[in-house]
Amino acid sequence: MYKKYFSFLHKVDQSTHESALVDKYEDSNHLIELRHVEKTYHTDAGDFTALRGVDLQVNAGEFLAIIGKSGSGKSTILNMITGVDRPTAGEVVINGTAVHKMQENQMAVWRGRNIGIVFQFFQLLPTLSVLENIMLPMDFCNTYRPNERQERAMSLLKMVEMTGQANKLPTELSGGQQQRVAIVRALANDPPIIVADEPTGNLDSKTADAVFSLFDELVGRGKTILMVTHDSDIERRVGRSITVADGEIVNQTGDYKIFNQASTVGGNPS
Ligand SMILES: Nc1ncnc2c1ncn2[C@@H]1O[C@H](COP(=O)(O)OP(=O)(O)OP(=O)(O)O)[C@@H](O)[C@H]1O
Repeated sequence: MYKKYFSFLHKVDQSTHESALVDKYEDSNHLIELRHVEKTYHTDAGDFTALRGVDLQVNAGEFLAIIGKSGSGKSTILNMITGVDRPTAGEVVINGTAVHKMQENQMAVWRGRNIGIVFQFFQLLPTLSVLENIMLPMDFCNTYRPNERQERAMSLLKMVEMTGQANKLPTELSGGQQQRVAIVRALANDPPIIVADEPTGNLDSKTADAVFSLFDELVGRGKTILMVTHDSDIERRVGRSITVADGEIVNQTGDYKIFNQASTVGGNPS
């Protein structure tokens, strides 16, 4: 249902912005690579090892589900990829960039341009309008010209059929609407990678299905999506899933290699 708007968005993207990673994809074997990543939290109660040598490769254009019981380490894996948290040992390489070798301020801009993050509880800024929420990443990372940002935010809202809500506050929207806004906010800078932590966990099944369809459309346009989920329906609908238990990847389904062939990034036509 969102498909008709993507060709329009593609024109906007091509004329105004190139993703920071886009020209490096052709010769990259893996878009995302975790090399023996370990994470130990030091707490008053003692050390707790949340990740025990995680190795993971993700190709451009994959839709990967990360599943596992509560506390198994799923969000910690996402935090390693986004650079929100640092590994105790090991390395995260995203298209040739060693994520954790960047300075904090460098990393914030890199993250803003290359990774869109979607949360279970949406995390829209409550005092900003829907439109302002979507413009925020562009303002922060200085992507697109200032006078183009509003038009781009509106075109993203159009994609999810919500232009009529542009001036509302997040609290005036339903959960499903807030999540659609959060997803297009994650797309604001046209990042090649979207990570989503339980994005349908707070939605009824019909709304969750619509949100999943939106992610599916994005994968069809060449985005790479990593999604933590407890939803077994969604798990069955993605290309590959990994199961995490006690800080380790204990199972994988699907074959990531098949996604290597046709994948493109940055909203290019598929
Ligand atoms: N900052 C922290 N300090 C100490 N322990 C932490 C910290 N963050 C996470 N942990 C612990 O690390 C383990 C893995 O946490 P993580 O959030 O990655 O699990 P999860 O699989 O995403 O769980 P859930 O499905 O409940 O979100 C948990 O036992 C958690 O309590």
